[in-house]
This record gives sequence, C-alpha cells and structure tokens, in this order.
Amino acid sequence: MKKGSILVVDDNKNVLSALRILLDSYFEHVYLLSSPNTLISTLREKNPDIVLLDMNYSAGINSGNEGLYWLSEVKKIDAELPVVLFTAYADIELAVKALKEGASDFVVKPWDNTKLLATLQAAFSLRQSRKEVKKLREKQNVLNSELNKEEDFCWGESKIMQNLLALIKKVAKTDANVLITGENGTGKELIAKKIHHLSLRASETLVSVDMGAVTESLFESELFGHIKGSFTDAKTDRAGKFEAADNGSLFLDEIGNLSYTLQAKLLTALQSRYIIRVGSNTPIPVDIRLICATNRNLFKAVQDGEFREDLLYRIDTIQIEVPPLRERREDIVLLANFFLDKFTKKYNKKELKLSDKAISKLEGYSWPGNVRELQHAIEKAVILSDGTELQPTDFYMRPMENKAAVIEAITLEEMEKILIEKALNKYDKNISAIATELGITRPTLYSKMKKYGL
Ligand SMILES: Nc1ncnc2c1ncn2[C@@H]1O[C@H](COP(=O)(O)OP(=O)(O)OP(=O)(O)O)[C@@H](O)[C@H]1O
Repeated sequence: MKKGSILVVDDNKNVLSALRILLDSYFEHVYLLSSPNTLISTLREKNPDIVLLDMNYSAGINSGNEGLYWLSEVKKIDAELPVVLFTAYADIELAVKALKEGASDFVVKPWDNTKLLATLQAAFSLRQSRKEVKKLREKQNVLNSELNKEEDFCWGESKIMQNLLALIKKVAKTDANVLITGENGTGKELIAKKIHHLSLRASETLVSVDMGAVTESLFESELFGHIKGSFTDAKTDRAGKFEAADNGSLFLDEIGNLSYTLQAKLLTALQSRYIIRVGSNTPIPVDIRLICATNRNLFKAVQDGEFREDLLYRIDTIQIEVPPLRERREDIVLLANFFLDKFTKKYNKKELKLSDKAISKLEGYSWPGNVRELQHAIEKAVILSDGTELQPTDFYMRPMENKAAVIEAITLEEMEKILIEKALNKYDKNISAIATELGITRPTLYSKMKKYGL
C-alpha cells in the first residue's frame, strides 16, 4: 500500500524522471523540484513526510555546501522532518558533516534502487515515530496539566498551617524525600499534590499509588512494570508507576501498610535509582522525587519490628506532620464556609448560609475524621436542607458509640473545656453548682473559664 509523501529536489531532469517512476509505486504523493529555490514554499504548501535533497546544484560547484545550506533551511522550518541527502560526489567527511547537521541519511549516486527505497522507508518510519512521539507528548502535557491542577484547596489561617505552608514552600523546591504524617482525612494527599505543584517538577507527572491497595502478588508489576509474557495476564509490555513518574514525583500513600517483604523490594529500587521490569533483566534508570504519606507512627512500627528502619530513614528526609482539625480550630469555620461555597454551587443552593448556632456546633465538635468528615457533614447538610440557613440540627455528628475514638482524639485541655461548657449549660451558669459538679474550687473554675475564654 502506498503511504506518505516525499519531496525530491534535484537539478538533473533525468534523475527526477527516474525517481518519479520508482517512487510513484511506494509513496502516495511524490513532489519533484528541479531547483531548491522554491523548496521552502513547497514544504509549507505540501508538508511532505520526507525530503530527498541533492547536495550540488550550480554547475561546476561540487562542494556539497549548497546541500548543507538547504538542509539547514529545512531544519529551520521543521527540525523533525527527515532529510535524506543525495550526492554523486560522496565522501565520508561530507556524509558525517551532513548527519551531524541533522540529515537522517545519505545516498550515493548512481544509486541502487533497493538500497534507496530501504533508506527512504526507514526515513518514513522515523517520521511516523516522531509524529507519534509529538502527539503523545502533547497529549501528556494536556493530561499533566489536568492531573496537576491544584485541587480545591483551602489552606487555613491557623498559625500551625501557616508554618506548615512556609515549610512546604522551602522543601518543595528541593528534591528531598518527604514523609507526610497525620490522621486520616487531615489532607495529606492534598499536601503531597501541593508539594509537587510547588516543585521544579511541576510540569511533569505526579503518580500516586495507594500502597494499602497493592496486593503482594502484583506489587512488582504495579511499581516496576512487566514485559509481555512474564506472567499469564501480561499480554503486553507495561511500564510501572516508577517509570510513569520518571522526571516527576511518585506519591506512595499509606506506606505504613506495606508488608515487610515488599518494603525490602521498594528500598532496593529507591537506593539503586533504577528498576527492573518483571520478566526482564535490563535495569531502567528512574529519576523520581518521592513523597510518602502514612497515618501510622512509623518510628513505633520500627520498634515493633513491623517497618524497616533503613526504609524509614530513606523516605523521611523531611517529615511533615499535618495537625488534626481539632488542633487548628480557627480553621473550622473557614473550611466549613469553603465547603459550603463548593456544595451550594454544586447543588444549586447558593443562598444557603451557616447560622451562628450551627457554627458553634461545628467549632465545638472534635472532628475525629478531620477535614474529610467536615466536608461530608457540610455536603450532607446542603443536600438535605430546605431552608436558607443551616441549623445545628442539620449536622449529624458521630454518635456516642464513637465517644472512645473522640476522647482518644482530643487533648486533656480540650476535654476540660468541653466539660466546663457542658456544666455551664446544665447549671445555667451557677458557678457554685458547677464547681461542685466538677470537683474543683470556685477560684479554680474562674481561672479555667478565663483561660478558655468562656
Ligand atoms: N485543606 C483542605 N482544603 C480542602 N479540602 C481538604 C483539605 N484537607 C482535606 N480536604 C479534603 O478532605 C478529604 C481528605 O483529604 P486527603 O485525602 O488529602 O486526606 P488524607 O490525610 O490523605 O486522608 P487518608 O489518610 O484517609 O488517605 C479530601 O476529599 C480532600 O479534598
């Protein structure tokens, strides 16, 4: 089947006629020029896949310089267009020079048809691959910008979050491995994205892997890839997450859930900075910035013999501890309004606001599920509300059976504040009754009320 188009430039009419006969059977379009003067305009007009360019035009000048000049002009228009040079005065030096300047190959006159065709076919394949690579690169850029889009993010104004932001800005620009720790739902994954976004790798991909979801048997294939036929389901060659993240960042979420055996395999790849696909023995170098997250205390896991110390030291060059929501109460209203804005838009209830009492309820709760729980609470309230103001009753907090979890999650001071608040409501601010109920003196109660701003 005839495929592609070729532009031949040669000042010898007999050469052009012979090539027309030969090439017509192989190429869909064959364009002939007897002088390079209209080469550039023809390129723009016909957009051929290959150029076969004679090196000598002016009678008596056989230095090949004209060919080199026109080669450079073609490259200015399209650096990826394969140019095969054609000369009757071949010498190795000129061939090397032309190749160095971007020619894809060199054919000597008088030519051998089979060899010429093979050279042109190879140049055409090169053109196809370059087009494919260009298309894939463009596609990847679009996908990267989609993937790397800064998520809806509300950073928070609390001092603790502002300090964290300052730390992240500093760390992001380096290639240091980062370990993000914190309870479930505190925003660890969003922070990993933020680090990538602020890093020098921002235009490349951030590849995320949930280590808790990767099974033992598929670990290597998922992370390091495989080659066709290496196991029953390996129908094609496939790159793993490490390769996909090459030049970008790799985010390993829930790293604390990785089994001891797999930790060793991960460590080997991180230390050697190359991976080997399953079924292959060729090492492939990878350049990744590693970001890990966990809600486990990995130092304790090391003590308990559940996590490798050497892996921990490799992944936690910088540790970022994301505080639970109850330790940044100033951010609760900010986040609540941020989610309210998001969900009222989504569910087309733009008039809906938070009542003062609802705000107090949100602020008073300890949010064991952190920002995720707050987000869900607001979404649910927005969906179910029929009014224009969200009331405390629109928020369903975790029931009492979760009290243990809540209590475990709050500090002694917070617990004390909650107990005093409860007693204040119960005894309608009767200080003596409250002091008796709490088993403390009135002056102590006063000083604590002052401390907690009650
Ligand atoms: N600062 C924030 N601004 C906006 N949304 C947030 C913020 N923090 C967390 N969220 C939202 O809360 C949810 C949980 O966040 P994320 O998945 O980043 O937390 P995580 O700490 O990685 O949780 P887990 O440990 O359970 O995987 C997500 O839907 C996220 O969009």
